[in-house]
Order: sequence, then structure tokens, then C-alpha cells
Amino acid sequence: MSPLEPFGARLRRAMDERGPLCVGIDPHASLLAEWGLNDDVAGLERFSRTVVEAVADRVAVLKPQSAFFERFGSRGVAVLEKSVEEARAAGALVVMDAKRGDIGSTMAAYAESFLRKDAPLFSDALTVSPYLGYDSLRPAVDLARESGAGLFVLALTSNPEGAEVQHAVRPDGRTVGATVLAHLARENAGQEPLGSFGAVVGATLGDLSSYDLDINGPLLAPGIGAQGATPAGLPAVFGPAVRNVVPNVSRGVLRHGPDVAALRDAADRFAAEIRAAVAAV
Ligand SMILES: O=c1ccn([C@@H]2O[C@H](COP(=O)(O)O)[C@@H](O)[C@H]2O)c(=O)[nH]1
Repeated sequence: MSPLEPFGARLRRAMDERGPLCVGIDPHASLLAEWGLNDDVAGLERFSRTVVEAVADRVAVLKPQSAFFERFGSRGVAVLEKSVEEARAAGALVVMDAKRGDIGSTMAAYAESFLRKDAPLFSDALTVSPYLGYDSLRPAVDLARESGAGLFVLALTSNPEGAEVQHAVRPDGRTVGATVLAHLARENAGQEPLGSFGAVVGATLGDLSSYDLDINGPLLAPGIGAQGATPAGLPAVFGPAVRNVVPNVSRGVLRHGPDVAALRDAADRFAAEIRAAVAAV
């Protein structure tokens, strides 16, 4: 099977054409209830289909949160497969938010599940955890390169608890989060127009000027909306790296459903606010 064009190049083009917004597909039980749906596989399917119908033809990236599908076992995973297929068919890139991480030999199997081009859950990119050591991710890096897929590696997460690990200072004086960013800069060296190996960096974190965010790769930035960060605040957090930021909004958009037009309007409003904030830098 022929490889895709590298993820970084596909993402850069999608961001330029559609704007950088990433909408999450997070079917929380509470959202299913608010949408008048049952907390079952039929409700899950209706929810995901509606989000894809509403925004997959207009945003650069959709990010299904695998946990909310896995909750329903194999039938939930079947809905996830279908959602990925439909979102990609509508022109959105799909970042599978599954946050996988394990010893290298097991990581290879996770990579096969999400990054092998003919895998049922193949996604344009996968979120992964480097906290078993960055090089445990090597099988995923290698397979992503081979397939034309990408990774988003947890570097500085949006939750306050992340700091005890990610801000910890190593014997060489660098923080753990900074070390993850440095690894990613090496993966992306020389790649144009953008490398395929991104970092997850929360939009909630305040001024990050003490970190080198210039990794020549995308920065997936969750935390806007329900977690309190705003599009207008992005430049203050990311500085000049804001051009490579893919801001994620999940509940902030999803709470406007189930009406398709209302979901679209909400996504369009976030997209416009993000565009204005980035243009001002
Ligand atoms: O640091 C991180 C990494 C991932 N997430 C995920 O992003 C969305 C955020 O959802 P909201 O409803 O917009 O808060 C969710 O899927 C998280 O698991 C994150 O929030 N922070």
C-alpha cells in the first residue's frame, strides 16, 4: 500500500485552507443526556455521526477521544472506526486521542493498530505518552514515517496534575517536558513545510516562553472552552510558535448539539476567534 504524503505537509495545507481548529469528538455520558440520547451504542453512533456531519467538511482536524468509545466495548470501537472513516472521507484529518505508551515491543503493536495504513483504526495521527522513556516510542515513530502518519507526544499537558512529572528538573537542568520537546525537534529536523511529530501542549498553561516550542512540528493545544483557556489567549501562551498551534475544542463546541447548524456555528465562532488571535501576532 503506497504511503500518504507526510502528515506534517498534509496538516500544514489543511491548516492554511481551513484554519487550524481541531474539534474533539468526546461523547461524554452527560453530553449524550443533554442531546436527548441514550447512554448506549445507538446514542454513541448518533452523537458521532452528527459531529462528523456538522464539522468534518470545514475544520482541519477532528480528534475522537477513544476512551468514550472503548467504554462500550467492541461495538463502541466499531462506531469509532466508522467515525474515523467518515471524517476522513469528508476531508478532515483525524487525530486519534488514545494516548498510547508502553515498552517498545508492545508499542509496536499499538503502532500497528493505529498507524499501519490498512489497519481498521488507521488515523492520520495518534496521541502517545513518552513517560516510559521517549525512545520506547521508536516503533511508532518509524511506522508513522513509513505510512505518512504523525504523532502527538504528551509534553506539557493541560491538566494541573501534569506539572509534577513534566516540570520535574533532570540532572542536566532541563525539565522533563523540555526534554520531550527537544526529542521532537530532532525528529522534525529538515522537514518542510512542517514535521509530522507534534507535541501536546496545553493552552491552559500560561506563558511558556521558558520552553523552546520551536520544534518544526505542530503543537496540539487542548484546554480551550471547558478547561478555561481562550482563543484570544493563545499568543500569550505560545508566542511566535502560535503559527504551528492546532487548538482543540471539544465540550466548548459539543455542548451546542444536537442541532447541526448550532454545532457548525459554534465551530465557526471558535475558528474565527482563533484566526483573529493568530493574525494579530
Ligand atoms: O493535555 C491534554 C491532552 C489531551 N486532552 C484531551 O483533549 C480533550 C479536551 O476536551 P475539552 O472538552 O475541550 O476540555 C479531551 O479529549 C482530553 O482528553 C486534554 O484535555 N489535555
